[in-house]
Amino acid sequence: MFEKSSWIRLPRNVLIGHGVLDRAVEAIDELHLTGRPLIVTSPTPREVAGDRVIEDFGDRGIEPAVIVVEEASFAAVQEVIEAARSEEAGYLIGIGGGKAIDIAKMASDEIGTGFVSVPTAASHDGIVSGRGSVPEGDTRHSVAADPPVAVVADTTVLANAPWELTTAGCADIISNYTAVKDWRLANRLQNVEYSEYSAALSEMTAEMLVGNADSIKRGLEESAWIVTKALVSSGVAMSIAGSSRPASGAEHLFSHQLDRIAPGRALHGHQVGVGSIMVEYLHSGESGRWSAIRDALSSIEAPTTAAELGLDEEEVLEALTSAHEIRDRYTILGNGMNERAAREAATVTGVI
Ligand SMILES: NC(=O)C1=CN([C@@H]2O[C@H](COP(=O)(O)OP(=O)(O)OC[C@H]3O[C@@H](n4cnc5c(N)ncnc54)[C@H](O)[C@@H]3O)[C@@H](O)[C@H]2O)C=CC1
Ligand SMILES: O=C(CO)COP(=O)(O)O
Ligand SMILES: [Zn+2]
Repeated sequence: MFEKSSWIRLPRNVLIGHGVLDRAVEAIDELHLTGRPLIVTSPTPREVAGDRVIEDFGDRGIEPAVIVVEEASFAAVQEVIEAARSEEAGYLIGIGGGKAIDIAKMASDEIGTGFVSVPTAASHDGIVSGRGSVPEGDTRHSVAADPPVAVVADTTVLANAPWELTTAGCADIISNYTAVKDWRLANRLQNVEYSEYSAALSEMTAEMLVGNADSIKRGLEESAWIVTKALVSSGVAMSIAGSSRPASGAEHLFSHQLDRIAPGRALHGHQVGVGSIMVEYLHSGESGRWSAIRDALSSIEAPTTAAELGLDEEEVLEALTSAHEIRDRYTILGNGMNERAAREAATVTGVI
C-alpha cells in the first residue's frame, strides 16, 4: 500500500536584486500579515538596512518594535519571544547575518507568527531555510522552524558587506557536494530518509556556483546576485528534504565542533569549506575530487588551510576526531576518526 506523504514549506515572496530593500515594506504588505512588526536585528545590520526599513514603515504610519540581539542562543530566542509578546507583535522581521535571522526564525516559529528574512550578508544558506542552528553546551541543535514567508535580499547591501561574508556563503554552497555524498551514504547504510530531487537541486546549485566562479569577484554586485540565488536554491533543497541533510554533512559537523573548540575564530562558511576538502578526501581517496573542491574555494578567495582559518593543527585534529559526537547524524565519519587518520587526511589535503 502507498503511504508516503510530504509537506514542503517554502517562502511566498522572494525578492533578490539591486535596491530591493526599498520594496521590502511593499513585499511584506502583499502578504496581508496583521499586527505590529517586530524587527530583530544586530547593531551593524540595523545601520546598513534596519533603519531604512523602519523609516519606510514610518512613512506608512507604522512604528515597528525593534530588538537588537548579539548572539545566537536559546536565551536570545526567549528574549525575542518575550519582546514579541509584550509588544503584541503580529510578525517578525529578521535583519542581519545568520544570527539575527536564526533568532527571528525560531522565535516566530515558537509564537506562531510569520517571519520575514532580510539578509545583510550572503554568508550561508540559513537565510532562506526552515532550520535554525543553535549551539548548546557540547551539542548543536538543528531546529525545525517555518521558513520565512518572504525574503528580501538587496544585492547592493550584500555587495557592500565585508567580502569575507560573501566568500563564506560561496563556501557553504560548495560544501553541498560532500553533504549530498554523506546523505546518500546514510541512506544506503542507515535507511535515512532521502530525496533525489532535493539532492540533485543541492548538487546543481554547487555546480552552478562553481561554473560562475569567474564572475564572483570582490566589488562586483553581480557576485552577490550569483551567491544569493545559490543560497536561495540551497534553502529550497532543505525545504524539500524537510532537513538540512542536502546542505550539511560531515564538513558541517567539523565546523560545529570548531565553534566549540575555537569559538568566533572563523566564519561558518569558511569552516565548512575547509571541512569539505577533507571530507571529500575521506569519500574518494587521495586521487579523488578533494583538490577540485580546494581549487574552487581558492578561486573565490575562501580559505583552504587551517592557518587561513586562524587555527592550529591541534584544533583541526581535535575537531576532526570528535566531529561525529556532536549530533546524531550518520556521515562518512562513522564512529569517528582516530588521530593518525585525521592527521593523514588533513596533511594529504594540505589543510595542516
Ligand atoms: N539556519 C541555518 O541553516 C544556518 C544557520 N547558521 C548560523 O548563522 C550564524 C552565522 O552567521 P553569519 O552570517 O556568518 O554570522 P553573523 O550573523 O554573526 O554575522 C557576522 C558578522 O557580520 C556582520 N554583518 C552582517 N551584515 C553586514 C553588513 N552588511 N556589513 C557589515 N557587517 C555585517 C554582523 O553584524 C556580524 O558581526 C551562526 O549562528 C550559525 O550557527 C549558519 C548556517 C546555516
Ligand atoms: O549550515 C547549514 C546548512 O548549510 C545548516 O546545517 P545544520 O543543520 O548542520 O546546522
Ligand atoms: Zn552551512
